[in-house]
Amino acid sequence: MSATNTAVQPPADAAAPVRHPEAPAPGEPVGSHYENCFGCGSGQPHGLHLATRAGEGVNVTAEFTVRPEHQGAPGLAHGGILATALDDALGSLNWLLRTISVTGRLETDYRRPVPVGSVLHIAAEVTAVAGRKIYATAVGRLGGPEGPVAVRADALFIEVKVDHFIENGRKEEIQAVMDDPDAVRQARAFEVNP
Ligand SMILES: CCCCCCCCCCCCCCCC(=O)SCCNC(=O)CCNC(=O)[C@H](O)C(C)(C)COP(=O)(O)OP(=O)(O)OC[C@H]1O[C@@H](n2cnc3c(N)ncnc32)[C@H](O)[C@@H]1OP(=O)(O)O
Repeated sequence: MSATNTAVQPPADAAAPVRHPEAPAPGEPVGSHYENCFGCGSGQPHGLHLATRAGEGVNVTAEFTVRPEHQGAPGLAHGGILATALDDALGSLNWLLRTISVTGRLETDYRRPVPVGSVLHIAAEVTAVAGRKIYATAVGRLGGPEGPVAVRADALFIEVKVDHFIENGRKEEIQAVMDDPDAVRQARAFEVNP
């Protein structure tokens, strides 16, 4: 990583994000990018099983139900788990931009404890784009989508190619994904972004 500008706030000359014409329609579920993802995959028994839907702009909403396996302090969600929930919702914004990007920086503010059994209502949106850098923000509320803020984050995602995963992931899991031609085709299609 070169360290020229690693801020999570966009520079003044950043562009407004554009919703991709092939993005999921508003209200449509944004499917999991990988069934073994700890954030959104169905294949992780202790995972967060985040249910994410596309918004009308370059934004998503998601719900995360905190279970006993997500505790840090007794009866409360672990802060790293809450950061994971926001990170995963932010990662879903890839489907709105139709870009593949990974988290470079995630700055999280914890405002209220989140009890086990509660539902965290997450809203995430892209705020700006500058070259490969995608600036985004997320907030998690308790009691409903308009409830009090429990946790929020600003993030900088960096656009990557599919090769980022192929070259860096453990061979077993990469091979399993590569054996599914639909998964590879879908991922490669994101590289052709008009
Ligand atoms: C067949 C298989 C299909 C699989 C299809 C799956 C697709 C589905 C993917 C969705 C996934 C989402 C899931 C949830 C979100 C995660 O959890 S993502 C996982 C956590 N994140 C990571 O692992 C990223 C690790 N970091 C890296 O790999 C590298 O540092 C990066 C981010 C790719 C950047 O490296 P690079 O491409 O060499 O870029 P580099 O030239 O160093 O930097 C470019 C610019 O970004 C800035 N920058 C770079 N890194 C950082 C940083 N960490 N902080 C701040 N600024 C940074 C640089 O300063 C530079 O700025 P300028 O000089 O242009 O001003």
